[in-house]
Amino acid sequence: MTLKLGVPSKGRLMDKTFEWFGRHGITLGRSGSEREYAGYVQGIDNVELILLSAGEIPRELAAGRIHLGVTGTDLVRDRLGQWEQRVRELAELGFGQADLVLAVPRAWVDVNCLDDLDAAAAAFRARHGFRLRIATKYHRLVRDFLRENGVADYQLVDSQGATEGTVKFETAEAIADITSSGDTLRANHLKILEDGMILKSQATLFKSRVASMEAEDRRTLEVLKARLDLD
Ligand SMILES: Nc1ncnc2c1ncn2[C@@H]1O[C@H](COP(=O)(O)OP(=O)(O)OP(=O)(O)O)[C@@H](O)[C@H]1O
Ligand SMILES: O=P(O)(O)OC[C@H]1O[C@H](OP(=O)(O)OP(=O)(O)O)[C@H](O)[C@@H]1O
Repeated sequence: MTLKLGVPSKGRLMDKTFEWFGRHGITLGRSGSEREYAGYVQGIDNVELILLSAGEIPRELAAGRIHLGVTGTDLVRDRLGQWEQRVRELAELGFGQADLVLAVPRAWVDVNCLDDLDAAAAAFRARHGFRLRIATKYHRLVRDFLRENGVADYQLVDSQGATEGTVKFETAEAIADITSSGDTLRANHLKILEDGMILKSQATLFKSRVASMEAEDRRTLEVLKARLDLD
């Protein structure tokens, strides 16, 4: 048996994850061509690299198909109900930092906080006959956040990318998305609500609580944790 380690298959998260393991003397890499999702591990025995979409890693951990996985805390908390029962955080990796925020058009000068949004949402519904639309791919986190903050008169519309563009294209009035530099929000004439911070996220190494492990896998995990300076 091998210990299966899921890592994002492309982009900044993959590169930085490879670098992070490399700093601990463990070389991860993609084998084959640029487009082939096969990987290799050097510097430790019995660990297998599985290259996956960052968004699918939470589900694979929760299903026990991988033992370990690197992805953003935002994706784990959004994709998995009761995530703490299904995965455990082993280490925050110090990259992939981004904030999940709620933003509205800068032109809405009277809307600066959640209370303002609540009032604007009621007025919007009265005027247009349908609920104010918030575009996001983070359905669970946004719903929970708005419920906890007493905002009810809205509807979520699904947006799997280019979410900030939905306001200009008039498929939503507000958005909830990840921001890092703030450039994309600014370029799309959006502002973050003063109390609109939903979650601070970063890349994290997770362990599945449900994946089955034989004695040899447990030994491999202990070796790996020692190499990574984890307790
Ligand atoms: N601008 C950013 N800066 C830093 N981290 C970011 C940024 N945008 C997204 N992230 C983080 O990167 C991780 C992956 O996000 P992304 O949206 O690229 O994943 P994905 O949609 O699953 O990718 P894929 O296209 O492979 O399915 C998330 O945890 C997210 O918080
Ligand atoms: O605050 P910034 O530094 O501008 O970064 C924020 C942008 O980065 C991410 O998009 P990504 O590039 O992953 O593309 P996506 O829109 O397809 O998700 C995120 O969804 C924002 O759109």
